[in-house]
This record gives sequence, C-alpha cells and structure tokens, in this order.
Amino acid sequence: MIENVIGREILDSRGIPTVEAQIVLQDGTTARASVPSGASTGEFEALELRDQDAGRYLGKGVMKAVHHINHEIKEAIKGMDVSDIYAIDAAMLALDGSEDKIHLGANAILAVSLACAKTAAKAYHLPLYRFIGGINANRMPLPMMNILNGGAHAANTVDIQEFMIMPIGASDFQEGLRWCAEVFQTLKAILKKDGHITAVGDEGGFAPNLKNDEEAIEYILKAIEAAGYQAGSDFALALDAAASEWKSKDNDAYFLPKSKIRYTSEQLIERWEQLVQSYPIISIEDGLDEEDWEGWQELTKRLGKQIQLVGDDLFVTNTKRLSKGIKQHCANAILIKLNQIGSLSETMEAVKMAQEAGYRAIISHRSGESEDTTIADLAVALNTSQIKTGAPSRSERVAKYNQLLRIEEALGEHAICLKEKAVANR
Ligand SMILES: O=C(O)[C@@H](CO)OP(=O)(O)O
Ligand SMILES: [Mg+2]
Repeated sequence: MIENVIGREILDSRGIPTVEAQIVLQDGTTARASVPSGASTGEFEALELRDQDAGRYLGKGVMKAVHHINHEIKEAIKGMDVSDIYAIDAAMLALDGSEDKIHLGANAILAVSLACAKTAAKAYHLPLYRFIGGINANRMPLPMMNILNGGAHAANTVDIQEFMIMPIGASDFQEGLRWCAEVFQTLKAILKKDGHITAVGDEGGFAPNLKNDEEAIEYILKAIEAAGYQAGSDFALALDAAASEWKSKDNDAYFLPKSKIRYTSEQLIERWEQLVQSYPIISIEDGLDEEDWEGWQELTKRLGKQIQLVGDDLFVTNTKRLSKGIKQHCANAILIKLNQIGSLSETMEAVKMAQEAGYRAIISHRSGESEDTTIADLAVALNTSQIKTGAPSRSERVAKYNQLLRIEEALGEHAICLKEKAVANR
C-alpha cells in the first residue's frame, strides 16, 4: 500500500531541472524514477511543466510539477495498491482532467507512474522487466546507436538529426553492443585524422562539421569497415531526420536550416528513396513533418515494403494519432517515448496497438536524459525488439546499455536475441 509520495527537482543531462518521484510503501519499500525531456519535441506531445530556455536556470515549471506530486497526487494515490499501475494512472488522469496533462504536468504524472512500477517490482522481489512483462519478457532489443548527431541536437552543419548503426549480424546483445562501441571509437579516430572535431552532441554522437548528410553516412560506412565489419550484413544504418523541425511555417515546403535547401514533400520522398538505394539504410524516422499525412501515405507506399518507417513526432506515443496512422497506412513503426504521452499504462497501450496492427514499436530515450534506466527494462518487458538510446560517450546513455547487459545475463540461455532480425525486410 502506498504510504508516501515524494517529488523532487533534479538535473537532467543538459543541466536543466527535471522531476523525480519517490514512492514509499507502508513496509518501507521504496524506489524512485525520473523523467527525461526532448529538444525536437513533437507539437502534439503531452505537456510537461518545465522551462527550457538555455542559459538561465529556470526551475519554475518543474517546481510546480514537484508541488503537484507532493500534494494533489499524493493525496489521490495514498493507500492504493502500488502494483495496480493502470488504476494509479487512471486516478492521476482523472485528477488532471485535461487532454494533454497540462494541469498536473505530464512530467509529474509520468515520474509517479514509473516510480510506482519500480516500487511494485521491488515489493514483489522481481526485476522491473519481469514485473512489467511477466514470463513473456525475454527478447533483447537490437540497439539503434546514434553515433553522429546533427539537426537540433548539435551546433554543426549536418541537417539530419541522428545517424544510427544497428548491429544486425551480431548473435546477442552483448556482442552487438561491443561491435557498436568499436565502430563508435573507430569513427572518432577517423574523424580526428581528417581534422574534424570529435566533440559530441546531446545524445553522445560526434557532431563534426561536414559538407552534407551524405558525407556523414560515408564516414560511418568507413568506420564500420575500418573496425572490421561489413555494412549491409553486420551493420545496417538508420536515420532520424526529425523533419518536423524542417517544416517552414510560411508555406508547405521543407527548409533544411543548415544546408539551406528547400524541398517539397514529393522531393523529400525522392531524396529518401535515393538514399535508401545508395546506402544500407533500413530505417528512417520522421522523414516527413508530423502533419504531412498525405506525404506519409505516399512515403509508406513507396518505401514501406522495403524499410522501416518510424513515426516519432507523427504519433507522439499517442493511440489516437497512431490509430489514425494505421487507418491511413502511414509509416510501419512507432517510436515509443514515455514522456510524450505521460504515463506507463498509456505507453503500454500504444505498444499493444502498434504490435496488434503489425507496426513495430521502438523504445526510445530523449535528448535530455537522466541516469534512470527504466527504458532498458521496458524494451525487454514489452518485447519491442529495438531500442534507441544514444552513443556510449555519455553516462546517461551508457546506463541504459549496461542495464541491458545485466538483463541479458539474467535471462541467460532463454534470451531471444538479435539473430531474429528485428527489422530486416530486406
Ligand atoms: O527525435 C528523437 O527521436 C529524440 C530522441 O533521439 O530527440 P528529442 O528527445 O530531442 O525529441
Ligand atoms: Mg525522433
């Protein structure tokens, strides 16, 4: 039974205040969880109480969220069974009463929702992935490791936000992660040799100033080869364009702010087709804007049988937007970010809806993270088969990978591994 609910303000990986919640049960069992936050946030995400202005320590929004946890939320869920996550979430949603969680703050609700799940797992003496997923939780995810950053995540000349490597030929998670780390380190050496900066972006990938997005891909392919692997069989590439950031407000066109190139929706689709033809790319996320539904239909028609098309800003982990997308045949996968929707139960419903419709679900971090590793457990618990959690140069990202290593060790011979080729349509 929930005895106490504590909210506190902590810092995220960008040094911006965020929310942590702690639950205490009657018998003293306690656990805590914290929430991340995005930079390239979708317009339709649930609303956090949070301030984002860089350069000033603004904690006002977070202070409000923390206050809500310590008062209204605590009163509403005190005495409830901590393992009944759906009931706890429902109580918080009813208390908030808004569509987008603006009253209590999606960050306040999510922090409590996750802290309850972690506390319940502890109370039952189960690892978090087992508490959430039961005996069904046995599939390790394939990493989508973002090793080169651009777009809104880096102050460089590259427009595409994320260039990711996926170790599709590795036989287990541990091996796949090691391969990725080797390629990451090799990429650093190659960039350095060519006189590029090797400073990293928000998600830990390098952020060099390159001629264009193609050069970024070429560097990654070079690194894969120099590390002793083959692109196409050992590794595949994945991109997150974050194209909602490119939508120009004055007309229907896309404007890429760094290369200063303008595209129509049709031209952008052609560009993705060309890139997929030229390189071993098996997944493109947010290739178009979050409201370009017609464009998404066309993109899915043209590339949906060949590669994974992931809706992030398009779906914002929201079952309403996802069901619209499924009906209209937009994309074939959804990126799952807990704070886009703001509670664990709603996140689980989004994953279920996707999987029932034959869409893949990919668990993801945010560009502003904390040391909380819940998403690692969730990837296994919900059998998502893929996880996006950055590069191994920043501890808030490494923490998730390390947790997955522990889970794979615990699953032992019963772990279902990467060989099943989570993504490959080709
Ligand atoms: O666009 C994305 O997929 C994410 C995470 O990689 O970035 P942000 O958290 O800034 O929205
Ligand atoms: Mg994205």
